This record gives sequence, structure tokens and C-alpha cells, in this order.
Amino acid sequence: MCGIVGIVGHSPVNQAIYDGLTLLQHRGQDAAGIVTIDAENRFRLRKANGLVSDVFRQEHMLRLQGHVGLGHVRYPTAGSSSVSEAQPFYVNSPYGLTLVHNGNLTNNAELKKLLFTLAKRHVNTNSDSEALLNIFAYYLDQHQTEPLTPENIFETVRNTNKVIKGAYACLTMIIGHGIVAFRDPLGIRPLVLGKREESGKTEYMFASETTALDIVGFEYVRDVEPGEAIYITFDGEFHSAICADNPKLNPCIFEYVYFARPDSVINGVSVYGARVHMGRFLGEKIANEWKDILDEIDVVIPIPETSTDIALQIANVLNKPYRQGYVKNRYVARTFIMPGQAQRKSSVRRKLNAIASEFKGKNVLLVDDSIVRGTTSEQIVEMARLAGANKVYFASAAPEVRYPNVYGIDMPTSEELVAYNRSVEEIAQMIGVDRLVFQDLEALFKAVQLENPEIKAFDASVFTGEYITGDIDQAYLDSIAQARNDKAKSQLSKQEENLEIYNES
Ligand SMILES: O=P(O)(O)OC[C@H]1O[C@H](OP(=O)(O)OP(=O)(O)O)[C@H](O)[C@@H]1O
Ligand SMILES: NC(=O)CC[C@H](N)C(=O)O
Ligand SMILES: [Mg+2]
Repeated sequence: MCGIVGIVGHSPVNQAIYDGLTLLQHRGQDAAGIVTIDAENRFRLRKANGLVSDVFRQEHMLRLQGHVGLGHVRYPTAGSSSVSEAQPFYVNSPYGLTLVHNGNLTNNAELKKLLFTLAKRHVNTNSDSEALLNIFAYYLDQHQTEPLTPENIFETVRNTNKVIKGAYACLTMIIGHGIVAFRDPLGIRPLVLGKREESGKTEYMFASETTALDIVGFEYVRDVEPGEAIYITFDGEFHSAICADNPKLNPCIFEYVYFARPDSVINGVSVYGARVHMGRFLGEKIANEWKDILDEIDVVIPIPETSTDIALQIANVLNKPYRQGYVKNRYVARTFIMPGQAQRKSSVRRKLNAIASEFKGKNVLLVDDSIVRGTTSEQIVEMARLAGANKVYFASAAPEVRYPNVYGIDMPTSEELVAYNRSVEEIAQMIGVDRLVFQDLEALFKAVQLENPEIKAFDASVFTGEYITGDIDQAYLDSIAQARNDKAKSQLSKQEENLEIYNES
């Protein structure tokens, strides 16, 4: 679910981009990168595996000179976890071009072949983002006017949109020109625009979520529209155009369930507001369907971090105490977006610990935002039992996750999903609870639409198996299942997967 940032400023941007990335760290923990353009029109780049605070030391920040730049935090959905596939990516022609991408292209293999056929362009890694950059570069290179006009830029985006498939929120930075933001025609991944006035000049910032704008003092202006390109020159000229046929907003619903921060507003939806509605609707469902055990429930307990706001609403609806039964280790990152199942499994136990007194002899209702692989639920139920819980009930604020995701969430195969081919009762047995309830999909849609009634449809493929880009067939799903299942990824040796050209210690 990567996070992206871009700034066209009139003073040094390295610290602002760093700060923005720290507010997007929850979207990607594998790698981080920043690229700027210095006073001699040279790219200055630092990217490496690790968290933002690990990747950038003082010598790197001093390197990142210039008043314009891009930043990226990575959660791999294509290629590997190798630093060679960290972002930003760079190509030298035309002009000198860099790119950051949130999303996933579903025709990466075809794009690599097309690039070689069209222009003998070699893409060295298996990153879809590197292919995307080269497609953009190829079409940009078709224009001969100097400097490029906004129409040249928009024509480039139109041509790019015609050949790439999947989900993408992108920022490219062109030496001697400016930053171009563009979003897929269905708006699956988020992208917002902010601005601020500095010594009489306007500066602009793009980011995956509004929280990144907040921390660096940029005022939210609007979201980048589905299919829209916004071109901001380094002189601060603002140009925009819709560069796709019949664009329509179908945002990824899992952003609201899990990925985005509660203090973010994306596609006009307060993420916190949506989660409050999710909790209320799920509480009402429990009140209606669990009449036989309602009086038995002693306490509602969240699974920190994401589900806390949801659980509080459930406790309010059911008029039950809301207690902190699990303490989250502040030094352990998000487990769901960790690269392998072994690491996810071992991290859950380091991340969450039970306060025994909150469970001993009690009938507890545990609440999480979602159950995906069951990595979290299995272990926290075991902890509840070991702490002496009498009955353990479980509520998920999202419906059963039964299908792979191909639009930027690394869930390549159904077989890894605990709800795949299983009934609610069978899942309850799998995770060891006395009763289990999932949110209804319609209620989940409504929870988001209450915050923005303009949104009429979503990418809900993980729940429905419907892939709204219309190009996904079983052969593709089989290919990514084979290439990217946990076993296949774990067998990639560090050496084999590292296709790095620019080496740095
Ligand atoms: O069933 P699973 O495969 O475990 O996936 C679902 C769990 O993973 C996420 O938590 P995570 O630890 O990633 O982040 P959080 O701290 O934001 O809750 C999510 O909030 C669920 O708790
Ligand atoms: N989570 C994402 O947005 C991933 C971006 C890109 N597909 C990559 O793998 O690097
Ligand atoms: Mg969680």
C-alpha cells in the first residue's frame, strides 16, 4: 500500500518530505526513498530498505538538496523486498525523470515486452513501478517541443493510461520542467493536493493521505480526480486535465477498513468517521443477532491499533464496558504489511500482550477491523484463553476476506486467507472462538458513504472477487498466486532477488 509524497517548493524540501513520509510510514515499512533536484539540476537520491527513521541519516539529508522532490515508503506488491525495487525510480532520458507509485499494475509482464519492442528499453527489476516510469518516459520522449508544454505532458499521461492497467497514484518529476501527479481512471488508490504560501509564493504538495500535508503545514486543497493529471512547473504554474475516458471514483474500501490513518481524509471521507460508523453498524448487528448471549458479554476489548475506534462504538451500542485488554508494543510495526508469514506470525506475539486481569473468568467480546490470514486473531484468542477468559467472542468490522488483491495490497492467493472456502462457523473453529460475526458488506459501504454520499461504488475485490478494471482473469490470478505466494517469496535468496544497479553501503 505504499505511501507517496511530492513537493514543489521555494526553499529546501528534504526535511518536509522526510516528515511527510513519517506520517505515511503505516502504508509501507519495507523501504523508503527521497529524491530531490539540486541547484545544478542534478538528481540527489537516497533509498534503502528500512523505516524512514532508519534509512535517512544526517549525511543523507545533507545530500538531498533542492526545493523540489519526491518521497516513497514501500510495501511490495510486485517484484521482491530487495532494495533494487525500492523507490523512487530514475531514468536519464528524456530530461532526467524520477517516479514514485502507490498501487499495482496488472500487466507488468506485457509492459516490459512492449518497452523492448517499442524502444529497446530494458527494465532491470520486476517492479511494476519501474516499468510504469519507462512507459511514461517513452511517451514523453515522443514530444520535440522545448520546453514541453502542458499539453505535451497531458498527452503523455493519456498515452500512458492507454497501455498500463491496474491501480496507480503516481508522481513523476522531470528535470527542467516540474512534477506531474496522475491517478488511475477508477481512483483506486488515494492522492491529495495541498498548498501553502511562503514569502509571497505558492508551494504545492501531493501525498497519499492528508496527514502528510498536516505535519508540514500545507493546507488541503482537494483530491486528485480519478484519471486526472496535475502538472506543476518548478516556477509554480498549475495545470490540470482529465487524461482518461469516463473516469469514475471507485476507491479501495480496505483503505477505510485498515490502511489509512484515522486522522486522514481521503476521497472526502474522514477515515475516523467511517470507522465510527463501522462500529455502530456492527454493534447493531450483534445486538440483533446475538440476543441469546448479549447479557453474558462482560466486556468489549479492541485489538490495538486499528480497531480501537471501532470497538468503542460497539461497546457504546451494546452498553458494555470498553477495556484495554491488550497492550501494543510501541516498537513493533504493523504486522499485516510485513513481507513474510513467519515474520508476521512472530511479530504478533511481540506486538500484543494481554492484561490477564481483564480476561480472568470473563466472557469477552474481541473486536478487530478485519480477519485476513488469521495471523492476529489466532494468537490473540490463545492469549485470552491463557489469561483465563471464560468465553471468547469475536467481531470483525470487515466482511470475510476471501479473494486475492491485485491493486496494491499484497494478498496474491486465496489459499492464504483464513475465510477462503470456509463458513463463519468453520472460521470460528479455526481461530478458536465461541462465536464470530463479520460486518455485512452493504453496512461497510454505508459506513463510508455516510461520510461522502458522492461515492457510489468501491473496489471491494477482496470481499467480492470482482475486479473493476475488467482485465483480471483466472490465468492472471493463478500466475500471481504461483509467483508471489509466501513459499515462493521465501525461497527467493537475498542475492538472487537483488537486481540493484546503484550500489551503496
Ligand atoms: O488476520 P491477519 O492476517 O492478522 O490481518 C488482520 C490484522 O492485521 C492488521 O493489524 P496490524 O498489526 O497490521 O496493524 P495495526 O497495528 O494497525 O492494527 C489488522 O488491523 C488486523 O489486526
Ligand atoms: N504497495 C504499493 O503501492 C506497491 C507499489 C509497487 N507495486 C511496488 O511493489 O513497489
Ligand atoms: Mg491490527
